Amino acid sequence: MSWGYAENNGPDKWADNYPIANGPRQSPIDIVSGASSYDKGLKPLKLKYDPSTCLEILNNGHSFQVTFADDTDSSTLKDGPISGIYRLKQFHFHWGASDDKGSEHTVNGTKYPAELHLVHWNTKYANFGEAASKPDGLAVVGVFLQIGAQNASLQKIIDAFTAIKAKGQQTTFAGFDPSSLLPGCLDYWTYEGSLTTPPLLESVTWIVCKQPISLSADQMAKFRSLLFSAKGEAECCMVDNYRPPQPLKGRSVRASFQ
Ligand SMILES: CC[C@H](C)CCC(=O)Nc1ccc(S(N)(=O)=O)cc1
Ligand SMILES: [Zn+2]
Repeated sequence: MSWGYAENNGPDKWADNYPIANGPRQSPIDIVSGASSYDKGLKPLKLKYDPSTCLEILNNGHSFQVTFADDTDSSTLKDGPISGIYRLKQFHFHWGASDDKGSEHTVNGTKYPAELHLVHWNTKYANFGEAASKPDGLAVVGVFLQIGAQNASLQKIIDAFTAIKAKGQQTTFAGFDPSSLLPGCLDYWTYEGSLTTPPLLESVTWIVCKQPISLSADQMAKFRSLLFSAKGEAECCMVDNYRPPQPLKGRSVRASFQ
């Protein structure tokens, strides 16, 4: 049986098939703001996204993701804590069954209702798959979601949900600008970590934005209407698709702000 978020295949069971689950640089973590150290050498994030590289939206049975053409340097992440050019591959979310949980990273123990991950790979490697196996191969920008004002940009994504309700469904999704999902302030924390789902590869430079973005309670409810299950299977709502915080194991968390 493959991994998931249920009692019998969830985060507490992942180490059975993926022993790296107990590794030295696992993600997510609880970010203790008072323990993070301001690093004046950290540059501002340089995100440049081209909406024409947006290809499709799909339900992969763990989350939904929007995938991008990554054969050119049209949509990239530079500067911040990284060196070189990282290309945007996809973005996806993690969320809870209720507003009191759902994010993977937490801040001083606080859980947000959801978390956005913008996944980029280091162009010093040939492709995403190769980069994913290197300690400096990936950079993921995390953005917290909080319940508040309606989010017009997220609404475009939500409008596609009927087409990807079940696992394995996908549809064309063009012209979306991921910059519209970024908070106004790009202050961030950064640390060395991993993918937060199997294969849990320890190849991610995490860049977690301090400022959340907002969405309405109705919009958040629409996330919870997606299914983990495929068409024809017993319906299982896609909720609580988050891994809880993992041991820091001596890692330091740097802040780009004072
Ligand atoms: C080699 C292929 C690749 C590992 C498998 C497909 C993939 O992209 N996985 C992935 C991506 C991002 C995250 S997260 N949640 O942003 O840490 C978790 C898992
Ligand atoms: Zn993720």
